[in-house]
Amino acid sequence: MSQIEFQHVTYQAGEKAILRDISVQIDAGDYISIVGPSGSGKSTFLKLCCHLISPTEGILLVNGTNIMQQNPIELRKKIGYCFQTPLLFGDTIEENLNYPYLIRNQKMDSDRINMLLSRFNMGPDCLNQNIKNLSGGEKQRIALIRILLFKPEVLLLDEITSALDIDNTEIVEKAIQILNGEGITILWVTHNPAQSRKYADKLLTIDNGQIKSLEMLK
Ligand SMILES: Nc1ncnc2c1ncn2[C@@H]1O[C@H](COP(=O)(O)OP(=O)(O)OP(=O)(O)O)[C@@H](O)[C@H]1O
Repeated sequence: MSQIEFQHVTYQAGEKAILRDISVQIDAGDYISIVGPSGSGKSTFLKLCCHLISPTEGILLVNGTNIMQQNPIELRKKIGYCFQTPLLFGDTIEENLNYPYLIRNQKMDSDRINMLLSRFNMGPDCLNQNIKNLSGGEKQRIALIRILLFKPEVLLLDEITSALDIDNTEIVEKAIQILNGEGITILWVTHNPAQSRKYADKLLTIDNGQIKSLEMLK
């Protein structure tokens, strides 16, 4: 059974079909780069995967069950979505990293937080830092760590390094590779051709609302 399966999915906004007749299977542990021209439908594809939007036609299965029959909150615990612009709130890093525990009525797991901070090249002493003083790269890393605290099965990444410098980009790329090695499925939309082939095992090209190709890279 595939982890995510599109069966003839179309997504229509008003009169416009943004994705048309998409059929593709994504297996657990896949690392897929998603590329294609601007406006071709890549972000829409990711939004469908975590049910931020619903298919207009066709069927979308996650772990064998139609997403329309799944609780969206439970689905989003399994499928994390990281945007190009990191969404942080409150004042400190700690507030942001405590939030996933707070909403689950759980005590903050400092060991897991420190492990992830170190994996993303940040020290445990950063927790009291005000988010206003963070660089774009640091903000993006904290947003990713927040998604990863309760290990998702799938990570959807939407151009997450396009505003980052080379050093930050490498830190993020290496951390994502380790997470994939631990079994997390990665779907990464990128405009960077070198990045799209660096670690991924498949390259999905979307063009004008349709899948143009699915290339095996390894
Ligand atoms: N809710 C909506 N209503 C109308 N048009 C939409 C809606 N969502 C997306 N679109 C349009 O659908 C097309 C595909 O959008 P999408 O964001 O998926 O493209 P993309 O490939 O991710 O683009 P980019 O690489 O520029 O981020 C665009 O033309 C966009 O303007």
